[in-house]
Amino acid sequence: MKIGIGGDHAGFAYKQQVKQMLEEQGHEVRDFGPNSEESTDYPDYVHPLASAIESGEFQLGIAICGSGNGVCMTVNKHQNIRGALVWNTELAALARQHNNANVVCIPARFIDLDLAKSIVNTFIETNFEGGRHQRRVDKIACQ
Ligand SMILES: O=C(CO)[C@H](O)[C@H](O)[C@H](O)COP(=O)(O)O
Repeated sequence: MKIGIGGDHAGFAYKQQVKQMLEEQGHEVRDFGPNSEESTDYPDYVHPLASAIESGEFQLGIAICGSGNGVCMTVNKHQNIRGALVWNTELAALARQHNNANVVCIPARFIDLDLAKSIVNTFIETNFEGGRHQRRVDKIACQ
């Protein structure tokens, strides 16, 4: 799968670990940054990530900051992005099954790394259920 990943300084360490895990699994991963733990601004990295998913270049995205809120607000400014703030694996599965989320937003300062990895794995392995959920997802976009 082609996956984009990005965030900010607070998510940097988790981003590096998640990227390595995904590459070891054989996924094609593009890192939209940042490239260090130096204090930075998540929209600078996460808007390009969202645009690349909207364009179809990447199938799914992973956005990691301290609380997950900043990156989630940013990606959801994009018309065809459905970003979900997720802090356990059940929510990761539901975000895919019911909401067809295409970006998972992870709060690095509030969950441990193993859980973050499990969330990512659940997110990318779970399919949208369609049906009644498709009707609802279709109604999310502003007319
Ligand atoms: O944007 C956020 C909050 O919604 C993220 O959690 C950031 O990572 C956080 O605000 C960064 O905070 P810092 O004090 O500048 O490290």
